[in-house]
Amino acid sequence: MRPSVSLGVLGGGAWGTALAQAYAANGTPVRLWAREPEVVAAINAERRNPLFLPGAELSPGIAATTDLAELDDLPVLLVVAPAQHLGKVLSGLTDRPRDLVLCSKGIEAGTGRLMADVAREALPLAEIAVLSGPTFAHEVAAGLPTAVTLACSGGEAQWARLGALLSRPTLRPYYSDDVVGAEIGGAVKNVLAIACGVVDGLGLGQNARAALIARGYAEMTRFGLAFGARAETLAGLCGLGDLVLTCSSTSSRNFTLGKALGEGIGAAEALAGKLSVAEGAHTAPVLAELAEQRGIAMPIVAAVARLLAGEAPARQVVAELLARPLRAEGETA
Ligand SMILES: NC(=O)C1=CN([C@@H]2O[C@H](COP(=O)(O)OP(=O)(O)OC[C@H]3O[C@@H](n4cnc5c(N)ncnc54)[C@H](O)[C@@H]3O)[C@@H](O)[C@H]2O)C=CC1
Ligand SMILES: O=C(CO)COP(=O)(O)O
Repeated sequence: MRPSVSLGVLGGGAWGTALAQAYAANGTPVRLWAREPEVVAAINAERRNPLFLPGAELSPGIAATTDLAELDDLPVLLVVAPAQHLGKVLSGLTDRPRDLVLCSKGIEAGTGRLMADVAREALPLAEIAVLSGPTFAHEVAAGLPTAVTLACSGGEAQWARLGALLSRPTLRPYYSDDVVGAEIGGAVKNVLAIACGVVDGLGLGQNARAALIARGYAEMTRFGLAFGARAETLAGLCGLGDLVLTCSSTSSRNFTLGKALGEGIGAAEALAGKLSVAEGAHTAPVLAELAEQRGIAMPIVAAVARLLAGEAPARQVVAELLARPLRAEGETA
């Protein structure tokens, strides 16, 4: 039998709503904090989230609130705020021992911190886990089969608390203790998805996209290894798995942003008025900077950052990438 203690979900965007639905639909009461009163009202009264997850019918087991204090006593919180706002949201909670499961994908601009470091500073008593993988929100909300990495900083003892709690017949976590690897996989793939969208927008073909996925994965691996990730983590669901998903579909907001850039729309225009977050746009500049500081070759990431900054049009950025000196495929620096 599943425990009747509620799960808390911080964030009423597409992913927070989908996770809430996955757990509530399978018998766990969920308390969901959303920032927007209209999202809370629509979830509680109509069982929908038309702003962020249109089309999904939500379980009555989700109780939404705008009051973060209503989640403060829960032992397990899924944190699904956009990466740039995660620290601020967590600072509204009391610091106490609990499991914080980070589901956001990104690097904090300005500090270069991964989400686990942001969370540890905000709530030092919490034990951190990272849930990440190839997970389009609308598919999870619809109960389609999905597998994720659940990386536990507390190792197997934390996995023993969370593994079964966060598993459902169609939502299958795989254990890891490589929190850094899980975070880097998710953060870097968003930037690479923008690059793949650019290639699509420019009409450069499927060969080019496959090349970008493979060479992008080499960049993810170089960066990850330099920051303490394990190669096997990056080859798993939260790295390569998510990279392949996000680089292949206009269901991805990052891919769609890149496609617009490839079609000649400027970054400011492509992002203007968007309620939904394309995390790669925020991660690209800080990731490119971190890579440069550490001397890690990430030409695709650097190209995306240049494009987003309006420093060069898409065609020129691609031409520059193709004109780079020839090198060995397995080069590690
Ligand atoms: N949508 C998806 O399929 C998936 C998303 N993610 C990750 O989940 C995180 C959240 O993304 P989504 O739920 O898709 O968001 P979304 O794009 O559907 O909605 C935007 C979210 O940002 C929040 N927001 C905007 N300004 C804010 C502020 N100042 N403070 C706090 N929150 C603010 C909104 O309340 C809303 O929840 C991201 O890091 C994303 O990469 C991860 C896996 C799948
Ligand atoms: O992270 C995701 C799928 O795993 C969602 O990707 P986008 O944020 O690009 O839509």
